[in-house]
Amino acid sequence: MATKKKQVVKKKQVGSTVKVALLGFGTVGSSVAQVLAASKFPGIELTHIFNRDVQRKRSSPGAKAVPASVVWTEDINDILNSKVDVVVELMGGLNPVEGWLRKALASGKSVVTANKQLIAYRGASLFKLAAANNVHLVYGAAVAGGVPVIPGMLQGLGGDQARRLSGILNGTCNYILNRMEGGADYATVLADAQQLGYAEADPSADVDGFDARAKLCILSRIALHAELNPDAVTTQTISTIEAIDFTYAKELNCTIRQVSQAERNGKAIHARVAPMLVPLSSPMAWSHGTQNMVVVSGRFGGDVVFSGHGAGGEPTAVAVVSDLLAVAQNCSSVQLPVRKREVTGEFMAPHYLRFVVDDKPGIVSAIAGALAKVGANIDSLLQTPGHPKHRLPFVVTTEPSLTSTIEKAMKSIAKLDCMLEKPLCLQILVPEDKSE
Ligand SMILES: NC(=O)C1=CN([C@@H]2O[C@H](COP(=O)(O)OP(=O)(O)OC[C@H]3O[C@@H](n4cnc5c(N)ncnc54)[C@H](OP(=O)(O)O)[C@@H]3O)[C@@H](O)[C@H]2O)C=CC1
Ligand SMILES: N[C@@H](CC=O)C(=O)O
Repeated sequence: MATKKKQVVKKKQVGSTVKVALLGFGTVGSSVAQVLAASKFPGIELTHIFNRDVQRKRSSPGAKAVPASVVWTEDINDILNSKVDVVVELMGGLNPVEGWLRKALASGKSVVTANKQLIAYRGASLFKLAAANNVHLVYGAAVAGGVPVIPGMLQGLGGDQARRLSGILNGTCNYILNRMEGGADYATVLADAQQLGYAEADPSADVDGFDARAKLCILSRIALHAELNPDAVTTQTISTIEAIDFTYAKELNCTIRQVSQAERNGKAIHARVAPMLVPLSSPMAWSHGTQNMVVVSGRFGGDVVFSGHGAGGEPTAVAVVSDLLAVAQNCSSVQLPVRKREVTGEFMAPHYLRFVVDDKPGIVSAIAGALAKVGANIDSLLQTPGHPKHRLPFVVTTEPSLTSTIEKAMKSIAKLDCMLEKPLCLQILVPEDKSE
């Protein structure tokens, strides 16, 4: 009988001191320098920092933590042609980062990155490149900032068969929705989130769900062993949520959170990122500020919850430095085969539908008729007092229906003359029934 030779991937042995280059000296990059300076880990030496307009960065407050020996540069070739062992990429985006990191990996440098877009879209081929060059590519900070959800899933849950992932994967959205819940207005809190360094360079990545979608794809690869095309995952913006939605959500014993969910259904994966009504009794409703939360439901181990700060320089720097320590100590992680999977945004769930109308007789029956036509049942109708008749916000909730069914009804309801703005449709999150 032919025996298969066991392949042992041995990562490149790094020297006694690991030389580190930082690409990007922004919120996370400067915090990494600070954490390294504060902890003085033996065997790790920050040798280079790359950023555009280096003079501006050298005079920023974060630069005070940088040792005088560090070479600051605006020329990426100073890093790629140097003897650094690990490149820590904290710039973000696909271009020009992808090309530079490919060169770094190909030349035998390990890479630590917090770049979720890069890992979601290009992870599969970058992992191959890293393996072919016997170097590490680690990305623990790419999902949930300072929460060790990636190493936790890779190491701690590799032995389970995950069926479902759900959670809050964007700190900026959680911060915004949490403050709106307390009465603040959207534009003000978004500006605060940007100022505090939580938001992406283009904050639409946060509020429109693209950041959380990339993170969901990364987690799906690890936990569901499914390679998803991020562009195929449905997203819904939080920017259409208004103060009135928190009032109605409260009436329904809920609040609103941006929720990311993915679950296995045969060979397909159902996945979406959207603001949803979350019961006040759910742990997701208790996440405040930039807190992220990931619930992994496993076949054997049941639910495991990861929670903590998902955005901000210091928490994220902890994840980056932890990855750096793992690379410096040549620790490899569990690797299981991953398959390409089709993705659909279809979920069976109750829905919250909010309308703003110029009130006149027959509106409720028109809405009920459109819902009945697609086979959706109304569960409740809510109307708080005190709103002007010519601009009346009210809510209909439905019994569980397919996302596409509700969307079909909403298309025809949106065309009614009385509608003053596009109706809002939010899924209502229902805790999984564990009794089956
Ligand atoms: N902030 C957070 O809470 C978290 C961020 N992340 C991820 O970490 C990475 C960094 O985020 P963050 O620190 O917030 O981002 P910042 O925008 O604060 O920092 C990025 C840095 O990279 C520099 N940079 C960007 N593009 C280039 C380029 N083409 N050439 C040279 N320098 C460049 C920027 O320079 P300049 O100042 O001139 O723009 C800036 O100094 C991103 O991938 C992000 O998604 C992950 C988890 C949490
Ligand atoms: N902008 C992101 C930062 C961390 O990934 C977020 O708000 O979660």
